[in-house]
Amino acid sequence: MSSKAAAQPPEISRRGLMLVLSSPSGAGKTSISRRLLQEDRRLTMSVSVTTRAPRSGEVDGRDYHFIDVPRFEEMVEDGQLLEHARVFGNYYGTPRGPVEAALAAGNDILFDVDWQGTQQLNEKMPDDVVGVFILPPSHLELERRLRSRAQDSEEVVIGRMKKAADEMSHWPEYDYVIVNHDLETCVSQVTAILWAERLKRERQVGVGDFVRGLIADGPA
Ligand SMILES: Nc1ncnc2c1ncn2[C@@H]1O[C@H](COP(=O)(O)OP(=O)(O)OP(=O)(O)O)[C@@H](O)[C@H]1O
Ligand SMILES: Nc1nc2c(ncn2[C@@H]2O[C@H](COP(=O)(O)O)[C@@H](O)[C@H]2O)c(=O)[nH]1
Repeated sequence: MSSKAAAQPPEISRRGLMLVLSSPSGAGKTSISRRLLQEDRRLTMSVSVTTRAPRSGEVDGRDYHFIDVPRFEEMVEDGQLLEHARVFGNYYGTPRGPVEAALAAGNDILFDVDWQGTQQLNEKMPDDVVGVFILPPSHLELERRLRSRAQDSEEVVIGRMKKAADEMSHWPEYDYVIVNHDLETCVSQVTAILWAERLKRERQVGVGDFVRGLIADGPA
């Protein structure tokens, strides 16, 4: 065997996980998600449907599937959404098909959903969900970030700030809590969580076979 082949890590089959990020609006979920997706090829984003209008620069199918209310209601009726909620006056939901396909393929999926969505995902797939709650460093900084994004009207920013306390009151429902003070640090911390959760014994469904092989290969 060449030394290159010997250096390959063993493939141990694994069940995918659902990494769920929630926070008050503007604390940094989208920024963190983009970085995680750039750095980790086994992570895919769950692209939600929403009835909200696209922000400038948002791309249909990448950031969201932008749909109208009748289509949203049809998807709910048909059971096409794994979870759904009304947030800031608009409807949002997670399409079921891509999530089930990714999990079956042993891939991990990243979700940017509010506390209502997290509760529903936890009820349906409690063993697969890893919940991470992102807090802003301060109320003032949250407001500064919402404004500096410069993509929402003053009315929308005020509405989102009013709901921040309500969203933050759900932090005890999550497995991990991180303060997004510095984006780099925060991305490293979420990455550490992702790896620790991937390596959990119960998710490494192929580890039994791997160990049996190791034992069989050893001296009698
Ligand atoms: N650690 C950070 N330091 C400074 N600015 C940050 C940090 N993290 C994110 N931001 C900025 O804050 C703004 C809001 O971030 P982002 O859009 O990622 O928040 P969000 O939680 O996804 O919001 P929403 O729930 O409304 O979608 C953006 O302009 C982003 O660049
Ligand atoms: N329950 C769900 N919440 C979702 C989903 N997609 C996004 N969201 C949450 O909505 C707010 C606002 O998002 P924005 O893009 O309009 O700023 C934010 O808290 C998201 O986490 C979803 O599919 N289900």
